[in-house]
Amino acid sequence: MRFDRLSLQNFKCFEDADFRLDTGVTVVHGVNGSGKSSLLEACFFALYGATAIDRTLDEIVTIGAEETTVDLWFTHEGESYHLHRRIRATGERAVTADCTLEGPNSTLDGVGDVEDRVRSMLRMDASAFVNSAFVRQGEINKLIEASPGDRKRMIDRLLQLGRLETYRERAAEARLGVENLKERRSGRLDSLEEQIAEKDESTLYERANALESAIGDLESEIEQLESGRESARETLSEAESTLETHEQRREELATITERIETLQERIAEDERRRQELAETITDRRQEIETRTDTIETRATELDLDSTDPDAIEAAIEAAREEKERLTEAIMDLREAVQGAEHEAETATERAKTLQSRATDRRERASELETKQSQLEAEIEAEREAIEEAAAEIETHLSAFTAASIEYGEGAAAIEERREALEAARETETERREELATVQSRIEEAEALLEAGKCPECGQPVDGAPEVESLEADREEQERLEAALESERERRRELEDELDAAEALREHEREIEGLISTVESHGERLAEKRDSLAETRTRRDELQSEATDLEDEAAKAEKTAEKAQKRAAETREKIGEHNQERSEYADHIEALESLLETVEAVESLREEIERAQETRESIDDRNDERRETLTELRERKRTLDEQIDDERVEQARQNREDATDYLEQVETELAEKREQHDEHRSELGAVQNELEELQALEDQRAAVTETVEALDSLHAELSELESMYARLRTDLRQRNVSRLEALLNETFDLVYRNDSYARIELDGDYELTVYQKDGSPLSPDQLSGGERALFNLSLRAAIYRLLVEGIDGAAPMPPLILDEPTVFLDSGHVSQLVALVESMRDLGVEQIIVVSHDEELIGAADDLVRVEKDPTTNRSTVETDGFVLPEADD
Ligand SMILES: Nc1ncnc2c1ncn2[C@@H]1O[C@H](COP(=O)(O)OP(=O)(O)OP(=O)(O)O)[C@@H](O)[C@H]1O
Ligand SMILES: [Zn+2]
Repeated sequence: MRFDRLSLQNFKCFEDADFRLDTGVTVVHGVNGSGKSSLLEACFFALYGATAIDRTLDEIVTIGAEETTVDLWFTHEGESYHLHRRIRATGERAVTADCTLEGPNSTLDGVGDVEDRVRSMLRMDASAFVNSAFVRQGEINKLIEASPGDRKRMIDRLLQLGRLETYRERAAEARLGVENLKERRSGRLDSLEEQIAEKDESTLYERANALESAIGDLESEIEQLESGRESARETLSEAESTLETHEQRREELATITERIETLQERIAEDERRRQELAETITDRRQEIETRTDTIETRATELDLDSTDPDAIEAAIEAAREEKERLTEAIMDLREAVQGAEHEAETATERAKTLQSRATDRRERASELETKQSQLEAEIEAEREAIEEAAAEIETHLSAFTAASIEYGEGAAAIEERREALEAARETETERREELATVQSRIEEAEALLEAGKCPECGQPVDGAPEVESLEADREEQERLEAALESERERRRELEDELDAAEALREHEREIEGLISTVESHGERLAEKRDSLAETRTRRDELQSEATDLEDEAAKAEKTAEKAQKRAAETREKIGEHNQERSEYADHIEALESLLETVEAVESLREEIERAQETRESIDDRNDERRETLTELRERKRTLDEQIDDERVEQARQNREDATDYLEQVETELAEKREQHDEHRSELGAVQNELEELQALEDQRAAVTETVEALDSLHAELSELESMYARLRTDLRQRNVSRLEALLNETFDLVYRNDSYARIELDGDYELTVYQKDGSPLSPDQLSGGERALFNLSLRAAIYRLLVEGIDGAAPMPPLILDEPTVFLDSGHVSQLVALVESMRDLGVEQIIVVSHDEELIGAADDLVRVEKDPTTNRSTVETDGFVLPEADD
């Protein structure tokens, strides 16, 4: 058997992978976590399903994907097969949507059928495959490290020996089951015997017979009662129908009698009515005569040619028209009166309004006159104030007439005189200082003279010059004193003049104030004059307006008077018309009353006619009634004859008897029936018991037979059980010898030149390694690498034994090793390579190894490279026909 091709969609880390596998050694390589083991799992999953690889369906679906498909094509015994599985993961849990196995002859569908077929083709179930052909990662030492007991179980199972034990156990179980069953059946047999003895067969038959005859008697009694009841029912119904007919005839007779009476009454009544009508006719005729006289008298009064109703109506119509015409005329006139009255009212109103407006104007004009005289007085006052101010101005101006200063020059004169006064005062001071200087010089000279010294040089005087200078100074002193006096005079004059100028200036100011007073009075005067003129004009206007309004008011009053007069005239006319109209109304009334009388006569005539007609119809009706009466009397006589009281009495008696009988028979029947039912159910119970007895007897026969069969089965099973036990011991012994030989063969191949001599495998699969010197060694005393190789050897041996052990063509499943080199150094890897080679030589068609060991890669026929994209975390597969050394890894 070999795998040809594997195709994956969304299987674990593979999004999409599809590659071929060939015979020979294929090494799958790639970095850790790239998905190598997953590829092997995929093959295995395709064959045996998820539980075989200890996974759930959810775990194998790529995270986030909705569907996974796995397709494995393989060749087995020269035929091609295609295994297809599809997993859907859209629901809560992933489920297998498709599982098919396409073979050369047929296609299987469904997980159960497909997996059964795979098991029978490979002659291995999933665990057998895992323990021999498929060495899972990390499980390389599983077999060797197991306890002898576990190992025994594993290998036994592999070699199908476990099955023999299972069979033996089953046989033993079956034997025990049979023993159990036999015991229970025997117990049952005893209880059946007891039950049969309990039921007394002969009594049961007696009771059944007695009941059956009693039931027969009751049934015939019931039958008799029922026929008696039937004839009673007939008698009853006959009697009832006789009585019914009798009753009907009685009713008819009563109805007819009543009708005859009614008819007689009606005829009498109508006769009375006919008589009354004849009297009415006579009365009406008399009345007509009286009224006809009245009509003729009235017609003459009203001056009518004819008393025909149409003629009277025509006269009424003509009078009404005339009256209508007058009514309309009155209405028109009333309107005219209203119009005139309205006009008068309006005109009066208008006259009043106009008059009041005129009065208003006049009042306002007189107010203005008062205002006018007030203004005139004010104007006078202003003028007087102006004249007063002018007189004052004149007085102040007279101060200037004598003075040297003109009006208006006061201020300038004051300035000029102040300057002159200043100058005069300065000159006076100068003169006074000059005088003082001269006077002191004189005093000095006089002193010197007195001392005899020259006043000029201070030398003692003996000449004249000194006297001469003193003389001159004395003259000078006199002149200066005179000059000072005139200066003083002049200053005083100037001071007086300044005072005069200031006084004039005061007058000027007064005058200026007065002028402004005059000006303001002048303005006010002008204003008042304007206002006066305005007032005058306005007063004149108002007066003329008043006059106009008064004229108009007078005109309106005249209009009102005229309208009132018109209204009075019209009212008079209305009075005349009313008079005329009431005359017409009286005339109409008289005519109408006449018409009424004429019409009354007419209706009286009609009444007479109707009364005559009614009399005739009453005659007819009574004739008919009399006929009916005769018929009814005839029918009454017949009925009287038909009624037979004796027969009726007989029928009543019969009815009573039958009813009594029926009541009694029902009770009796019910009793009998109850009795009958009781007997029947009792009989049923007895019959049931008889049936049960029969069933018990049948059962006793059957159980006796089963107990006998169980005895013989028990013997057979005991034999079978011991046979399976014998068989297993024999087979195991044979297998152990063969396995030991194969193991030594393989081990030799691997450890040919080493220190180990051989391996011993005893009946309990206890393994012992013998060294060259003959000393024994337990396998767990070996190194890790040795142990791995040793284990691989054991696997290879088991694989070979398995293949041999299966008769006919060996299926030789691919040998699959996942990371077998983990515990091996390079030297031991060569031995592994040798082991692999030898397996191939032995005829293993396909060997798939997951490894990154270079030596193994070098020994491969084909390489499968697995790579994982680190960004998407998705793996891809590449195959290569050539064997190339790995660059690095
Ligand atoms: N359902 C899944 N969907 C996506 N990725 C998954 C799923 N299940 C497992 N994986 C990933 O698949 C990867 C492959 O694991 P696998 O054991 O096949 O790698 P390996 O190549 O055998 O590695 P090693 O050399 O370490 O044995 C893991 O990295 C894991 O994260
Ligand atoms: Zn791995």
